[in-house]
Amino acid sequence: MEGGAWVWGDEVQAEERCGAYVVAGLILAALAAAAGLCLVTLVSRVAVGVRATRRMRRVLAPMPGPAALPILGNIPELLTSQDKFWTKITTLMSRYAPTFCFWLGPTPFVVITDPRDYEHVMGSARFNDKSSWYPLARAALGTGLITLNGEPWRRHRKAIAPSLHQHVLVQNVEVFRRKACELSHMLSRAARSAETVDILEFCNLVSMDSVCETLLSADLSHHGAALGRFVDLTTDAARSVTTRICKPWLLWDSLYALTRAGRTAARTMQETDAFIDGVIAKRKDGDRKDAAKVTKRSFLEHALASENLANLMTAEEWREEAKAMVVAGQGTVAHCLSFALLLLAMHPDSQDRLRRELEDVFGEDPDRSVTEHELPHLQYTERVILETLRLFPLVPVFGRDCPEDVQLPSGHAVPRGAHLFMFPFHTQRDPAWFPEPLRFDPDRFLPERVRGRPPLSFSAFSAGPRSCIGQRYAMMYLKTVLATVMRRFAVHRAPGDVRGVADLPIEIGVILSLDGGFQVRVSELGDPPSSAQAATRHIH
Ligand code: HEM
Repeated sequence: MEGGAWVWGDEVQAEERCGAYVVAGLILAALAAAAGLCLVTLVSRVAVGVRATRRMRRVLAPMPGPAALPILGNIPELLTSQDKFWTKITTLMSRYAPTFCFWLGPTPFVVITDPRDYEHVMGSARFNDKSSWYPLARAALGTGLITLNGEPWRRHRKAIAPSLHQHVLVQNVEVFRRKACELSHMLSRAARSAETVDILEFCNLVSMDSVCETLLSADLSHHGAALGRFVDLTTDAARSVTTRICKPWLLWDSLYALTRAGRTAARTMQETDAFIDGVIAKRKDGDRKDAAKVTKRSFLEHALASENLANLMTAEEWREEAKAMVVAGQGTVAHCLSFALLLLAMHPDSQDRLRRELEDVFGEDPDRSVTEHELPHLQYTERVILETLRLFPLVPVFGRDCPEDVQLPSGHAVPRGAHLFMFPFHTQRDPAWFPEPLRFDPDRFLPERVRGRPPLSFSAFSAGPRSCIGQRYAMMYLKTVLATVMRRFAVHRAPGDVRGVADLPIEIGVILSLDGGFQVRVSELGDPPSSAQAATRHIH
């Protein structure tokens, strides 16, 4: 019995061992098969990638551009610090424009500057998808219209566009006028102190206040610290985008998240979300004190009031869009206003002419309120804004994916898979379309002179299906604010500042800005100018 039990036990053990071997063998075989499959997939992917890259190289061979290394492309020569980034771009432009190509690893970037090529690309729904580099900008702009593609973009644009129609927007003019009066208070203090001020700081606060009220129905005019913090957050987020472009290894999300910059960016994002949530909640809770002052329906209220529009997006999507709209709207109008005031300070003749137009339209009373009825008559004011955006297009470059092989009107072939980058900053300073391009001359936008140029020689708001959805909003805001403040104040260069347009040191983040800020002096009209202000009048 014992011997039999032993034999039986032995057999069982042997069988178990055998079973374990079979299972282990099967697992090993499965692992080997999986590894083999991965290898085959990897090899075939690499092969497809290599074939595609070879093909793109063949098609792009005739195009000018810096010589690219086999695997890295032009990465080594493009590596630079953040403060030299713009110089690097302009050096490339001056060497290779109008059309050229550079390579980041196996990916070609084709830079175009010919307005006829712009029409071909921006005018066509086939090129609707933003370059796959745009998600980088999500750190600054959230997941909104600017960075979305495909079906979500179409659905969001359909939901949002009606709330930015002219008949809705005119309700904002009264808000813009009130905010312009707040800017006047700030300018009045600056005039009394006779100090040089960075006008962007004022414009940032007032524009943030304006967009929060008109887009979200939140009156934050008495919450200066919160407004200031939000401006700082959006500025930091925008900076983080260029940091990553200048250090390409940080483009890898998981690696970036581990760095101090990545952790700061994540905290910034959380704080921005909390700010927007707070603003929306404040409105929902019906904060009586603030709500009482809000007489018109905001963009968000207008959209959510219509069931058809509201249902096009989820609550989360509306929140993201609200954030993206506030960020896109605030930074752009604040910078445009600051550039315009600086350029007017540098060009006293244009400033006088603008003021004469304001007197013609509003009469001599500097306190007469701006309403939507005067805005269409502010033609010179409008030309000043457009000429400001010609010299300083706030989005100096924008990109699209190239979904198919294309022959551009300028004669260049671009293969499927390339990234197409348009560069209005260059086009809008091209003497072919704008003789003496660095001269500030608002009359370039007189209708008869516009007719003589290709339509997209000016494209500061982009064009076609993906053009700026906030263009009308921006123009109304800028005209209302300029018409309010320029009837009471004059702006002057900082003492000793003799820089021309070409000398202004550009700083590039998500939008174009100036290194060192927008330094001007302000005086109240009717006050005798200080000696420094009188001196600046004679520079030109
Ligand atoms: C002077 C002021 C402004 C300028 C120069 C400007 C310029 C632009 C440009 C060039 C684009 C296209 C960007 C690209 O293709 O990558 C754009 C898109 C956009 N802008 Fe503006 N913008 C201004 C003001 C505003 C305002 C006030 C708002 C919101 C109220 C706004 C919201 C948007 C949105 C949501 C998009 C994305 C549209 C889409 O892709 O469907 N912008 N803007």
